[in-house]
Order: sequence, then structure tokens, then C-alpha cells
Amino acid sequence: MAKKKEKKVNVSGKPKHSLDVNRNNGAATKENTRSASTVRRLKMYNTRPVRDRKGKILSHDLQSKDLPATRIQPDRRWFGNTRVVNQKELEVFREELQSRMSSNYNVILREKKLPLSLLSDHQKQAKVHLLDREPFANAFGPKTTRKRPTLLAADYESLVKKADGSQEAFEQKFGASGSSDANEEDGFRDLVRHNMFEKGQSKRIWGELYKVIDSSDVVVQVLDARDPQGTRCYHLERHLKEHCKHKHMVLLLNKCDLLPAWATKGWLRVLSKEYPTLAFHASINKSFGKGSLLSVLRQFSRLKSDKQAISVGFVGYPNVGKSSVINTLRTKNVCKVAPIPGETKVWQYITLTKRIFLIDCPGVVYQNKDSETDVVLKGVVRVTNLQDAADHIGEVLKRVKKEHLKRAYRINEWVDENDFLLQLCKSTGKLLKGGEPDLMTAAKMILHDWQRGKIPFFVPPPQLDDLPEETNVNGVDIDEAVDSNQASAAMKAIANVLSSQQQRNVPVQKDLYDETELQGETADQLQNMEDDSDEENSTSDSDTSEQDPATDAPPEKLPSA
Ligand SMILES: Nc1nc2c(ncn2[C@@H]2O[C@H](COP(=O)(O)OP(=O)(O)OP(=O)(O)O)[C@@H](O)[C@H]2O)c(=O)[nH]1
Repeated sequence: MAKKKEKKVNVSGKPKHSLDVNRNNGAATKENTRSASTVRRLKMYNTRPVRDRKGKILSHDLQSKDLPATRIQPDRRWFGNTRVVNQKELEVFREELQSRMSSNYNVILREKKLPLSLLSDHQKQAKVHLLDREPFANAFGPKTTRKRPTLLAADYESLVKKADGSQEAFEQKFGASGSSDANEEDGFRDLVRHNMFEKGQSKRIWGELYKVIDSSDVVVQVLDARDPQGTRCYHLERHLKEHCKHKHMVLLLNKCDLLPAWATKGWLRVLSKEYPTLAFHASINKSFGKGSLLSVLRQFSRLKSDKQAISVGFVGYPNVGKSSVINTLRTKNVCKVAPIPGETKVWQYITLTKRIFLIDCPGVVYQNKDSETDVVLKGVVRVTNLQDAADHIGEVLKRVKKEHLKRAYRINEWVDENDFLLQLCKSTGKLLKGGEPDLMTAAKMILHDWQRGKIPFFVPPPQLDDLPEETNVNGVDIDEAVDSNQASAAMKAIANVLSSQQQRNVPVQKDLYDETELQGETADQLQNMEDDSDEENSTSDSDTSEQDPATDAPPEKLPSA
């Protein structure tokens, strides 16, 4: 008879059972042994409520002792970080967010915390609700009532014929008025235009621009204060809005010394509606707006406190003064400056402070409907390269007031641009061999003077009677857009800098305009730039903890204007 196998007794006192939480670690290291947490979970499954005969729960380990017996509906949402909102709430949120994001004064700092992809989901997945409008049988079935599209032509030849016919009809209708510039009609002219007037539009230049944008946290668009709208690059603004929402754009009205202060202030008010805008006069010795720009940049660097340093890209039309602005900020000639467009060829990195880097960019022009004369007068092409400089003088005479031309060239009366050029050739001695007037040289002289701001001209700001005196920079909506105190303080500081600059006296080159054009500006309002730049240096941002070579230096002793 086989001996009955004796049951092993655990004499060591150490627990060995597979459902014992306290099994020692030695056992847990073996494969297929349960960890303490697994054991606890398994034990939890075994707990059963105590019920009475009818099945009513009397007690349950997992049931609250205070509440009556309740059953919590199992739902995976209890374990996830999700929330359910109804369509109405979602729509309200979408609209709110859209309005916030379309404003240039709002910043969403923690985009990752918002389900942005979900919010724009409805646009991506917009369905054509065919079946909402008609029953399935009518939409897809044999009874379908939809018509076939009307084709323009049955075959290629009839299509060509039709296109020719419509072109002729168009030419008959608009032939005379369609081409306002008769010069545009011959192909030769187009070829010349292609070579000369497409400066700042090459692939290389746009490549440089995108490099600068990609590397910048703040993009400063430098505009010529004399024609801010004409030197704006709307394409770039759209690109930033659509693809780089986290980058900030600032408009800088440079060369504000070349137009009356009221016009600069008017433009500041108009443009501040869209982007934070500052007036600037670039000059190493007697600048205007340097303190304000530095403060704004420092506030932006605060806003991006998660980064070690911020990069500020300077972009804009050729010859608007991007390099001059950077030199002014550094109080040093670090970038090449020239009175001719296209001086900056490649992007350039410059250190302003430990936390702020500046990037200079070559001038870019977006293809638009500007005529050749517009392009020349915006300073995009080099005057020396022009073959037909005299063609553009008519427009200069139209745009500039007669008194200014009289004063600048000492010519009292003229019939047309040709007469003006003839008189100028005589008075300046610009003659060719045999005493023929050198119209080309005289015309280039005028265009040079125009590009260098020696002939007073500016585009007046639009009348904004409905606008309050103050721009809405003070009303920068920051409370909900930014979610940290530091960021909201930075945004407030920027708004303050902008509004305080608008109240400051903008310097103007005194000999450029007469009193009537300076309209209501009293003599003491026309302070020279010396006072102003000093004031600005002293009022620059209180955040001076950082050593800033550009501003911490004592204000220079300036020559009086
Ligand atoms: N009157 C006046 N002239 C300025 C001002 N800023 C720049 N300029 C002049 O404008 C010309 C062009 O300046 P740059 O700094 O070379 O212009 P840029 O935008 O870098 O030009 P690109 O190299 O073509 O991109 C120079 O002759 C400057 O002296 C200003 O505030 N006032």
C-alpha cells in the first residue's frame, strides 16, 4: 500500500501562498510570480457584497459607509482626462477662440493645453450633406435627378475656338481701357521689366526671408513711414497669421524724420489697430524710438521666458532702413548700410544682449500690380541702372508739391516734365557734347534725391474721425489670452510703451517742411531729436537687470540739430 503523501508544512514562517501580498522579494523576482499589486487587484475581484435574501446589498467593501447603497455606472471616462461638451458649447468656444486668434494683440501661450485640432476638426471633415437634402433614391439611385455638368466644348478644337472667341470679345470690350500703360504692350518692354523691376522677388531672396522667419520669435516689419501701406508685405503677414501663429509681428515706421509729426502719429494710430506699431528714426547719434523698441523687445523676451534667448528678424522692402535700425540698436555699424537698395545680400545674425539676437534680412518685394514708376519711387531698384529715368519724373512732379520742387531745384515755372528736366539741365550744367541737355542724368539726380528723402513727400494717413485719440493698444486683450502673470505683465508693458510713444513728440527734419505743413505743431513741440532720444533712454524699460550694451551706456552727447 502506497504511503500517503505528507502535506508540506511551512515551518519557516515566511508566507508562500500565491495570493499572499507579503511574499518576499526573492520569490517575486522569479518569472510568472505575481507582484504585490497584482495580488491586491485579484483579491479585489473576489470581494463580493453581502446581500440579503432578496439580493439587496447590505454591505460592500468598496461601498461608501456614509452613502446609501448606490451603484456607479462603469464608464471608461472615469479613468481618462476627458470632458464631454455639447455642440452648442463647442460652437461658442470655437467662435471665441477664432476671434482671439484673429487679433494680433492676443497670444495663446499654452496651445498644447487646448484641443486645437479638435476645434478645427469640423472644417476638415465638413461633409456634403447630400442625403439631408434629398432621399437616397433621388441622390444616387436610378431616379437620380442631378444633371450632367455643362461642358464648355465637346473636343479640344472646339474648346480652342471658344477660348479665342471669348478673348476677342474681352479685347473688344476692354481693349482700350484695359492697358492703361501703353508701354506695357510691346514684348520688349516686358523683357526689360523682367530683368530690372523684379528686384527683391527672386527665389534666393525669398529663401533668405523664410530662413529669417523660421529662426525668429519676433518679426519686425520695417516700413517706410512716407508710404507705409505701399511698403507693407501683406503676403508675409498672411503667412505669419496662417502658419506661425506663435510668432509676434511688430511694425516699425522708419524714416519718421522725413514727414510731419501729425502724419506719423496718424499712421501710428491706423496701423496700431492691426499690429503693435512704433515710429523710428534710425541714426547712430540722434535716433528716435530706440528706447521704445528696446523695451518692446525685452518684454517679448520676457514673454518667451522658457527660451534661453529670442531672435528678432528685421524684414521689409529694400532700402527701408532695416540695417540702419539694427545699427541704431547696437549704436555701432554692424550691418552694411547704403542709400541704394539691395545692399544686404544674405541674412546676418547680430547679438544685441545675452537674451536678444537680431537678424538682418535682404529686402523682399511681393509680386503685385505696381507699375514700373511705383517700383522706382518705392526705392526698390537702383537708379543708376535705369535706362529710362526720365519716364518716371512726371509722377514725381505729380506727387511732390510745387513749392518743394521750386525750393529744391530753384525752378519757378514749368510746362511738363520735359520742360522741368530741360531747365534743370541748364541750371546745373548737365550737358552732353555739343551742348545737348543730358536729360537722363538730370532725371537720375531727381530720383536719387527722391530715394534719399531730399524731396519732401509722404502719403497722408487716412482720415479716421471715428477713431478715438488713443489707439487701442491700451485695450490689448490679455486677460484670457495669456495665462500667466508674467506674460500678462509683459503684454501690458508693451501696450504702455506703444501708447507712451504715441504721446511723444516725433522729430522732423526742420528744413524739409514749412510751418503750414507741420499743421498746428508749435515751435516747442518741434523739439530736436537730442532731447527726445535722451528722454527715451531714460524712460526705457525698468527691467534693467540684464546688462544691455545698447542702452546701459550713458546717453551720448549729441550735436544739436
Ligand atoms: N532720413 C532717414 N534715412 C534713413 C533712415 N533709416 C535709414 N535711412 C537711409 O536709408 C538708406 C537705406 O538704409 P539701409 O539700412 O541700407 O536699408 P535696408 O533696408 O537694409 O536696405 P537693403 O539692404 O536693400 O535691404 C540709407 O541711406 C540710410 O541712411 C531714417 O530713419 N531716416
